[in-house]
Amino acid sequence: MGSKAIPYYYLCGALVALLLTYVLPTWPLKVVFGWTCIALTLIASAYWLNTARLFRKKANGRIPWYIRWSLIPFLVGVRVYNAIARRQDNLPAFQQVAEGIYVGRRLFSRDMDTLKDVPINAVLDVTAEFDALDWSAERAEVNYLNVPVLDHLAPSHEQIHQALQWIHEQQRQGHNVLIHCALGRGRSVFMAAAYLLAHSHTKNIDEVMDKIQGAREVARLNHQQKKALQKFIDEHQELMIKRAFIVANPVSGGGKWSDYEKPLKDTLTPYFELTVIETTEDKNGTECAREALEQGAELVIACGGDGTLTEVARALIGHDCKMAIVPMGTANSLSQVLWGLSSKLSPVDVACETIIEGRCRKIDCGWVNDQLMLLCAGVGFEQQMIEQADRSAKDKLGQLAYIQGLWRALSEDKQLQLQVTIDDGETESWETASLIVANAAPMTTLLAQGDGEPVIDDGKLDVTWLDSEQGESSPVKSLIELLYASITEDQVGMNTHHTRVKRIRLARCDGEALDYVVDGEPYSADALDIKIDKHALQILVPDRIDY
Ligand SMILES: Nc1ncnc2c1ncn2[C@@H]1O[C@H](COP(=O)(O)OP(=O)(O)OP(=O)(O)O)[C@@H](O)[C@H]1O
Repeated sequence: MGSKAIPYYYLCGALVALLLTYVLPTWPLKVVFGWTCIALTLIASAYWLNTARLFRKKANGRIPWYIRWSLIPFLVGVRVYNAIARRQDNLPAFQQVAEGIYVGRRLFSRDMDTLKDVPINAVLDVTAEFDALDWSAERAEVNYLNVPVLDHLAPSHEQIHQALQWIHEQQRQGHNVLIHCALGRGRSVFMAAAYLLAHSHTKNIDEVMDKIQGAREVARLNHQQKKALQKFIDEHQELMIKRAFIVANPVSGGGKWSDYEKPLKDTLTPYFELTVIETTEDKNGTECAREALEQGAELVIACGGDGTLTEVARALIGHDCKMAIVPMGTANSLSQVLWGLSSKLSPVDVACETIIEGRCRKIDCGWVNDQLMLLCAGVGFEQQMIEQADRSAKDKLGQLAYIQGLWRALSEDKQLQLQVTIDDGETESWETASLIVANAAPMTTLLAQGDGEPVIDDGKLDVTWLDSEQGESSPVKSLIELLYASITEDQVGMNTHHTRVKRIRLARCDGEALDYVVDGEPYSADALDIKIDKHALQILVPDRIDY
């Protein structure tokens, strides 16, 4: 039966009843058919207006007595029809269609034992025309919600929203949810399909219907319901659960993952189907993120220090997959650049908000030889500082390990003789104790602040290096100068120098291997070729940066 024709069928029924009221000779029959005519006219108008409010079903699932009496000829008719249909279906009252989700027909007292056996702790009733079970009389601890929908019709978008949110909340509380309509064929199937579509990576109605029909073979959606469901999916993409992969480094920041995992999962689960992949000593963030891409990831949430974030980004460049970050390291420079102060105060909250909102920014990436650099590469002080702040020092001292490392490097004040080639220029010999090539660096990375904070999406690399002038106070003077530059965003140029480039090549003048760091991790190479790759990475960011 086409659902658009339903009001006409009821109207025809009402006209026939009206005719019989006229032609039948006895008053009792006239009253019965007159009543039927009024009830069917009311039902026809409810279908015309697509409103189930006619039944005035209350929050506890009861239909007021005056409505029941007014519509009694209709209600008797549907009860008889339903009883016959139930007998034909010859199915259990409900069946499981997904983890914690059941679909079934209208419930009776005789179903209580089965409900308690599962146990079903939440019932979503999508009928308008039937009273719900009296849960207190049945002594059942059941959360109940009625979202009244007329038979053969589709719920409104508000009703779907309401139902999906309610089901989700019940699931979050660990409840098994039964969605039922009159026969467990259409309306309940619609809601279950909407929920499954919203909470899985497939957006294909047929695929979800196959799954439901596999459990309950009478499950069907008419053409109108299918169309309505498709429209809902198309118009409410934000409600649809996306698939997201979390790549987490369990040792970052001295093992912050063990504290962050639960709140992160609890907040994101309503919006994402989450898969967690943890890094190991033998499997770094790049390999984990590649594994996620192979499984069709559209979003990878990198949880770790800057080293882990860079490893994850390495796999995502060149793919249409976004990256989100959860800063869990010791310094967390990237989140400081992209989020500001809030990265330090409430990292999990800001991360979750940012991930849910989904605001994307394209940022530049640097390449050091064939190694990805999100923040900066450094030789001299930066490299010596990182070398000193090894895993055990970071675990013991946290961010102080870097300060201690920097202090030692400054005290030693070792000069490097470098061969430097900027863009397509001539190769020059420079003497310096510190040279940093930065794509991005927060204020706290003082050695990279030659002209204030580098801009992460300007398509340029900021090169800051210190003067070769020797003397005890020289490194300290340079740091003061850089601090001034980072605050005023103005180059001072006395003990420190700055330039913006697209490419820079570095090597030691004595031909020895050059020790360097990229994004806080130490390496060594004969020569460095550092280039910028404009807007190469899509990363989720908060709508504003808190300073
Ligand atoms: N399961 C693991 N066990 C031991 N080491 C690991 C494991 N997973 C990753 N690593 C190592 O962790 C390092 C990256 O750490 P990451 O930068 O994320 O955190 P951090 O060092 O605490 O923070 P920061 O970079 O801010 O100092 C890499 O050297 C990597 O080899």
